[in-house]
Amino acid sequence: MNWTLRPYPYLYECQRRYGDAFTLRLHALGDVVMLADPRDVESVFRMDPDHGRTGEANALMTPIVGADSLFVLDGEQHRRRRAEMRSSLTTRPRIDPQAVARLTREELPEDGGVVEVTELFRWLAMRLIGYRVLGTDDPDLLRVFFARLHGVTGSLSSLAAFFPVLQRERGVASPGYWFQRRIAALDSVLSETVVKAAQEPRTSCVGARMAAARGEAWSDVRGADGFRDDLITLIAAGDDTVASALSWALFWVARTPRVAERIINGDDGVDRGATPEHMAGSGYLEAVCAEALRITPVVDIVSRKTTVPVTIQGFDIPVGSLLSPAIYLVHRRPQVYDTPDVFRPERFLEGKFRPSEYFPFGGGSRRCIGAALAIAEMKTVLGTIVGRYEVRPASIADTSIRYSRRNVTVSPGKFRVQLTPRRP
Ligand code: HEM
Repeated sequence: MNWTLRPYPYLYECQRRYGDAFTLRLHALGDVVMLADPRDVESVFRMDPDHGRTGEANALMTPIVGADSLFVLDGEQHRRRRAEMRSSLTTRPRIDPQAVARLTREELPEDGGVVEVTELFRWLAMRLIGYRVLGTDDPDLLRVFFARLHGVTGSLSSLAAFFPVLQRERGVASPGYWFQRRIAALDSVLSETVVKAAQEPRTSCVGARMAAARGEAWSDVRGADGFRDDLITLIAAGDDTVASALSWALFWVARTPRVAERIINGDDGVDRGATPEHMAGSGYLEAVCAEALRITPVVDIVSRKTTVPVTIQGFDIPVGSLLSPAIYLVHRRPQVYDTPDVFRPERFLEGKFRPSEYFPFGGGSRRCIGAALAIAEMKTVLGTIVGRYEVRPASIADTSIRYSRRNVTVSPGKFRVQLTPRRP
């Protein structure tokens, strides 16, 4: 319960009490061995993927993302599917900076004002991933689609996701019956959305690229058949993660005027006149995003399920355990980061960190395939906002750090900023 309600403070308390490797017994997941020492993290990321299986560790997601989802595959099937999806995501143009900047501007009040940030980014992230993966920016279409998606990933259903017995269908009165109905409703709206979106194909659309790779034209696609698990996987992977990451980034920028000042007036500053392409290429904005993902990573752990006995820090870890590099604990390690609790993007300009010291996107053969896309989008969104407005916390209460778990991500609790338009 603590891990769900107070994710980061709780992990930190456990580390102080038990050291850099400790086991949490979580009802739905079993024994989870949390690892906070980069040397152990490195050994997990270097493990033979068949000895530390990620697909099996993610098995709870199967009813939502489907049995063919990259998240739940292992072995050869995973390697093949990953290569296919990766090339659809990374082919250039990776993002369409003009479209990202336009969608961002559309969500902002022209004359400024007080804005609640987590809701703002929740919706913007849906529009961004809908545009990128399905190729549509029709808000009505996306509202219906995401209402259904969040119907299965959201509060009641995530209970079902965590307690597989609740997913089983046992007559109309059972939670499983309603869970399966929601999945069917999601699939049908996905098909409708694909058909409508395909009427106006866009070159940066990942769905269209996946269809082309299989020799099909997106405009001829008559639904989500054959693409269902891939599309749901990409959308689910890039929705809450990007929303939470943007929320944290703006939280830190609003609290740290010096950083906003450098975003605008630094060497590669992004004032009102900067183009979205310039923002997507800015080195300082990149450091700002990296630092936000360091100090408040949006995913707290990644997991590998052991199929062979392993020894970590002298402890024998039995087969079937989850080995979980704890991103937050490593990112706040004073042995790696000086003043780890201070938001200081410059640390990413001054030096490099090893993949076992900095891994907001996980690592090894399962590292996030949307990382470059996510960072490019974050830079363009932040640059568009900070270039147009001075951003300050709306009140003292909006400066305090509160964590809120949203499905698999950790987001800030609701907070507001005051946006004051910059003079042209
Ligand atoms: C700031 C935003 C994001 C963060 C922090 C993030 C983080 C992560 C993490 C921690 C993992 C697990 C890696 C591991 O097990 O080692 C992951 C996997 C994945 N992510 Fe992301 N992600 C983000 C955005 C995206 C986006 C935008 C997409 C695609 C559109 C995406 C697609 C995926 C996929 C498909 C996987 C599974 C990879 C595999 O199992 O081989 N992510 N992500």
